[in-house]
Amino acid sequence: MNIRLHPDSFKPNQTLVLSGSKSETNRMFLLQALFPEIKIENVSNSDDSLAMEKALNFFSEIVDVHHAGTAMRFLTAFFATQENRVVVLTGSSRMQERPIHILVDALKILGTDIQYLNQEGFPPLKIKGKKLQSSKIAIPAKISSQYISALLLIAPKLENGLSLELIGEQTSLPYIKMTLALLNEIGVDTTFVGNQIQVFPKHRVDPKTITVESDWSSASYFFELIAFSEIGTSLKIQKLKSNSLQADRAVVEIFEQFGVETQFLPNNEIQITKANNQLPSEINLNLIECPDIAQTIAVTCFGLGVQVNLTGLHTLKIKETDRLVALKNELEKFGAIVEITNDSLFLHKRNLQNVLPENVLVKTYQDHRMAMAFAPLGLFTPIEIENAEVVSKSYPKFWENICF
Ligand SMILES: O=C(O)C1=C[C@@H](OP(=O)(O)O)[C@@H](O)[C@H](O)C1
Ligand SMILES: C=C(OP(=O)(O)O)C(=O)O
Repeated sequence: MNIRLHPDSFKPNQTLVLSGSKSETNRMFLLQALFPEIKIENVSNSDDSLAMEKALNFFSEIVDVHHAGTAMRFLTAFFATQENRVVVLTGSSRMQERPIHILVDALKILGTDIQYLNQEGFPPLKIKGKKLQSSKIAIPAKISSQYISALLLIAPKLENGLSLELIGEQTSLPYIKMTLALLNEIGVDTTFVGNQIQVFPKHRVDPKTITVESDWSSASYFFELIAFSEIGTSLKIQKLKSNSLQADRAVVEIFEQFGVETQFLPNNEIQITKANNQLPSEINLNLIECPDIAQTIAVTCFGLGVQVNLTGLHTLKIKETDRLVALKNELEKFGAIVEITNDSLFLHKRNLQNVLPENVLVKTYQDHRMAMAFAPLGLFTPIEIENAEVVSKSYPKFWENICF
């Protein structure tokens, strides 16, 4: 399904209710499988969370998580601890290109039996669950924080807990802190000092209901829409907190530079308003802590004519698609000049006098964030988004929420 957008397609000035954070939800689903005393509210309705929920609740020999990176990584660790169970864990063809050897190597040191069924280092995996014996490992931290979160999530159920040493540069650090914070919320003790993380064992927790905050990554596309709107345009989004655990809460400060003001209202509601048109001519941002908003920011800067140098993007090459290449290809269709390396993107200043081409077909590369990040450009010129249904990976109601 392709979607055509034009300047009158959009619905600003509304109050939005987003579904729960997919990162928090997938952590909580796993923790609930380990500690059934826990209840969860405001769970994500994303495909990735449905895949996680299904994998944990239906007893199947072959588990297919499709495109869900967190589900793939978290379930690898989970099934490794399920004694007397053998599971083949697989995913989409793209998932079979996303590396997992760092996590598998760590689990093997802890005592797991895991085999690669196809290409060494990549899913699908055959996992024979075992009682894991060791409790101390070192793990490279630069490739994906999801490997670390996966180990931390199963750690309280290991006999002696887990002591983890993070080696090298730490990527997507707020996601590791989110995992530890959620463990703490359910009553598991942890410490994180320097590059050493310790999770203490816990065999039962007190019954507790955890309410998942709504998804800041989903909110980021509305920050972009407001940045492109006339001064005074505003919208409200419910169930978002200032003291969020989510990396992409960073949009609040980043979008101030694009004239978008955020007010935190009582009842965990935010109001975002286009307050001014005072734009920087260029900005530099290191997104190593919040890689999922790279596409939102790159397209926002293009739309506003701001030159931008984005760094810390080395993880983008192994996400749903190679997001650096995808961004360059699609922005260039609109006349942008984009230079990429393995970990950065430089977008040259655009002359706002040059009119944007009409009816560009934006490819989405099976990547939800390509569709959602390019959509607001339709406020400036008619565009068409290819395979628009990809948004369901994280935000099934995106089109319903953003368009009339
Ligand atoms: O733990 C998580 O929930 C996530 C961690 C990040 O991945 P990396 O650590 O691989 O960058 C992020 O990009 C992903 O969307 C969700
Ligand atoms: C990278 C993402 O997800 P995952 O790695 O969990 O597939 C994302 O949602 O942008």
